[in-house]
Amino acid sequence: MVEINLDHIYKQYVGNDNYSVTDFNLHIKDQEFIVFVGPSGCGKSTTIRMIAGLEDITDGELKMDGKVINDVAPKDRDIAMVFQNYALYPNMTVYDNMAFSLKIQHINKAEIKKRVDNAAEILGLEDFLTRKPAALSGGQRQHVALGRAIVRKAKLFLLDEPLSNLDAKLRVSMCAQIAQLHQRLKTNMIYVTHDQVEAMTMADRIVLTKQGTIQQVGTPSELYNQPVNKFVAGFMGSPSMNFFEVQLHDDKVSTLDKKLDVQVPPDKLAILRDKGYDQKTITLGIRAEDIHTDQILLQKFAGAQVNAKVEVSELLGVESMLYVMAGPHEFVAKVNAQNSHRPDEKIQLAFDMSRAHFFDLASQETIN
Ligand SMILES: Nc1ncnc2c1ncn2[C@@H]1O[C@H](COP(=O)(O)OP(=O)(O)OP(=O)(O)O)[C@@H](O)[C@H]1O
Repeated sequence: MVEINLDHIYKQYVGNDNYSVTDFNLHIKDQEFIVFVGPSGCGKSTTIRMIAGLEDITDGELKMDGKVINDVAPKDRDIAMVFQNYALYPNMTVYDNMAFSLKIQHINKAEIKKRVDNAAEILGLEDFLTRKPAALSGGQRQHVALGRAIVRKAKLFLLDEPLSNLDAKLRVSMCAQIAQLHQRLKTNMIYVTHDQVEAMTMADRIVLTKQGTIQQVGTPSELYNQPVNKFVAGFMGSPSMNFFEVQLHDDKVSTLDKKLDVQVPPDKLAILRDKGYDQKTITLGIRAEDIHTDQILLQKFAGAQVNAKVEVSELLGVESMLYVMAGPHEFVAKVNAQNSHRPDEKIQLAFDMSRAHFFDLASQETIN
């Protein structure tokens, strides 16, 4: 059983006026697959490197099973790390790359062989054990890097953007393999990525960070469906959520030019009024998949219809991505590909306002 606690962790690099990580609090439960995600420079690598012991912690406590490990040397932390650039030893065979850390620990040869063979079997590397890294594909090299972590039987795996050197197709299959590996090994894993799709598909819980500060911690569905603020709403999901500055009046929200003038369902209206937003300007957020062009749905959501002009239509397969303009307001709808539309065509769309999100204009926090 392994539990990891990050309590009020701060990081300030020498010579850097700003904190790279600010008041980072997280309790990682046994066997959890945690994904750190966020834009470049938000402090993901810094945090994972502090957990590995490769960076000092400026303030706060890092605990493993209740014991503070801030000053424990990296080699004594029972943590295995897999890097983006694989960091394999080029002159060693695959077998020796995987065996290296065990040899240093003076583990006996028979045990080393057992562990390396086991890792090779898990990762499908049995036929490559005598090769050097240069004679492997990118995916195979990443498997060796994972194998080195597996043989150590570490309590915690840290994976820092391990797939970013691989092509898109290989990334998808490696994602699935890493998720399976997690099931099989039953260890804690922390996985760093800037790709929200990877985060959504792999994580038990996602930690979304912006400029060194956690924005939200939760399951993929929580971050997608109940974002705490506009940043989380916009970061999770592809394409990004559509946002409009609107005013609340009567039972509607409208843009100033009334190009968008849609009814708000009673439950959401009650919350907005209760919180004092009547006649105030707020941000409306709606995802592309909650905007429709089907006749039946246009009727169903008759109070939330919008007239727009098609700019671009992208066929994705069963769905199309429609980039449209309602006056000066640009937004995107993901619609059934059978409803084909051409550029410059004038169309009607309907917002499913039961799926709409509202954000305070100043704080950008979700109104709920
Ligand atoms: N050695 C360093 N000295 C000073 N500042 C640093 C150092 N390493 C990182 N930083 C700063 O700390 C902040 C967080 O960097 P970090 O590499 O942790 O971000 P990241 O989220 O992992 O980014 P990326 O996705 O681009 O790898 C950045 O502003 C970066 O410039």
